[in-house]
Amino acid sequence: MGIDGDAPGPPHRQFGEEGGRLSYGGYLCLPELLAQQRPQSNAPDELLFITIHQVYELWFKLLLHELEGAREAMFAGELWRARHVFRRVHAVERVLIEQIEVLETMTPQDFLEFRSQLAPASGFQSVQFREIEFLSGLKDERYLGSFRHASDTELARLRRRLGEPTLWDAYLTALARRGLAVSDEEIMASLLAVARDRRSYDDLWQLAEDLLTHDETAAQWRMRHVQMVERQIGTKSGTGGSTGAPYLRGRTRLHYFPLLWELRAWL
Ligand code: HEM
Ligand SMILES: N[C@@H](CC(=O)c1ccccc1NC=O)C(=O)O
Repeated sequence: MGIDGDAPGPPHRQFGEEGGRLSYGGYLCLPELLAQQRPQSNAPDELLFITIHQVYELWFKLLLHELEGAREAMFAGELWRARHVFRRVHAVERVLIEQIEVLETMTPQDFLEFRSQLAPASGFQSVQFREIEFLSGLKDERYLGSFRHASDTELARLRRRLGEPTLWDAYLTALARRGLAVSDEEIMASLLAVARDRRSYDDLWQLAEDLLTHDETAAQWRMRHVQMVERQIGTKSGTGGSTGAPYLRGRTRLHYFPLLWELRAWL
């Protein structure tokens, strides 16, 4: 009898006999993955700190992949495919926000047990985080300066992102494909036309809403991050050399797609 005993229903097809090469841990490279947590101290909470950041970077990797897919779909005029991808992007982004709560179970006293070991490292140096910003339209070359310690390949990736089209460029292409004008002078009129004629442009409207949700969720993460920072280090400056919370508060006002926010005032 199989492990599922006498479960009702049709007999199960037995897997596991075919290729015989893959195992769970082998497929997922678990020996390698689980060997990558190397605390710098004996502080009990450092494993949590490392794990959270590694999980973030894995999700960032997936987000970059999905956002590239959404951009490609918009360029190809396949709006349904871009919208499908954005549903996944939003779901992952909500997980990124929720995850902060797990790190907030750490007390500031426990964080201080290993915080001094971390400097000058900080989230400033997350290449993938900055790639997501660049791809989303927030291109700020000044950040290349914070990657002095990055490898040549990482720097090349960031430079490539600075030169690449953004999600907004792709959306403008989707508008143009439908005969809408996208020059700086005419773009607001086109966005208004989309908003006011849902019968003709509902797919473009919904896609703009998806972009806006991506923007809004990123802003929510920045807000949650700075709340966590204030809870952990108060008014102390950051290990990365910034003023800490004041610097991060300033970044909560940023928008990936300012015109979509401005549109609201014209409706
Ligand atoms: C105890 C928890 C945390 C504290 C106290 C903290 C603190 C800070 C501070 C002070 C900065 C400003 C740069 C500096 O001068 O150091 C910063 C930036 C940043 N942190 Fe954190 N952080 C925490 C957790 C996280 C987590 C879990 C992530 C997830 C990846 C993260 C990602 C980032 C990113 C991406 C930046 C750059 C933000 C920007 O430039 O807009 N941080 N963090
Ligand atoms: N910047 C934080 C330290 C920190 O959170 C951190 C340190 C190393 C690698 C990633 C980090 N996460 C976010 O900044 C601090 O000033 O306490």
